[in-house]
Amino acid sequence: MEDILKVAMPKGRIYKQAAKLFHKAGLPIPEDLEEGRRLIIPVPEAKMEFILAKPVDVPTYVEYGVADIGVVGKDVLMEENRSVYELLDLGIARCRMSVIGLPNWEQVINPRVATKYPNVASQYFREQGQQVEVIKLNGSIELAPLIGLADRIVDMVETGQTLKENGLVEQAEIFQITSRLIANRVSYRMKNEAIQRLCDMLQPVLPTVDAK
Ligand SMILES: Nc1ncnc2c1ncn2[C@@H]1O[C@H](COP(=O)(O)OP(=O)(O)OP(=O)(O)O)[C@@H](O)[C@H]1O
Ligand SMILES: O=P(O)(O)OC[C@H]1O[C@H](OP(=O)(O)OP(=O)(O)O)[C@H](O)[C@@H]1O
Repeated sequence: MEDILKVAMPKGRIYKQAAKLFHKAGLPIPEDLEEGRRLIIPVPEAKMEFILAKPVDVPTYVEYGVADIGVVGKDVLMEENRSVYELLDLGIARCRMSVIGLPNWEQVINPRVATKYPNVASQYFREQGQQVEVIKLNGSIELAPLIGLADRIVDMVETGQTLKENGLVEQAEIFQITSRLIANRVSYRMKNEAIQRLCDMLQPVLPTVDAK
């Protein structure tokens, strides 16, 4: 069991893109989970086991060592601030973290900011020297300024479609997001050869900077 490399893979929108990369690298994991409910996918021929996790939980599994490595968005890494190594920028699931509001937004004292990323938002406004009240939500963040819950939001933007359809505008970009390969600190030493081999297999199939 010890020489099996355990990989935490996010279910949801990253899975397909990450699985495509692993496939291109020669690792035969299912490219699509479709309706399957299986949470552990062994790939004995590659001495690997894929654990399907909720994206936000991936750094937790990796920090605690129940997964040796994992695939996770930079947004989650910044928010969770777990003690893990970041090994590779996989260049997939590209989007950005931004401050968003209504077009006619006016400066108010101590504005309310709704977000799924309270740590990221608090740190950003602290660095800007702006006092804000952060409200944690779990989804449909764009609703908050429309229904008067918050003055602004901190959320991800990819195509800009969600903003457009809800009459919102991007006010500032906080950082660019792509998915990263992360590793448990102990596994990185104990299973270094296997982890290094995986990185070497992935490296040539990563999207080029232009295509990212
Ligand atoms: N619109 C987007 N475009 C590109 N990448 C995105 C987009 N939204 C999210 N991501 C990236 O994909 C990751 C996972 O997103 P996903 O929506 O699958 O997770 P989630 O919202 O945590 O899922 P869940 O529905 O299980 O709560 C995010 O952490 C981010 O890195
Ligand atoms: O710029 P776009 O291409 O429109 O993508 C951005 C949207 O995608 C994400 O939402 P998601 O689909 O994960 O839904 P939720 O967070 O509201 O649950 C993000 O929170 C934005 O709402």
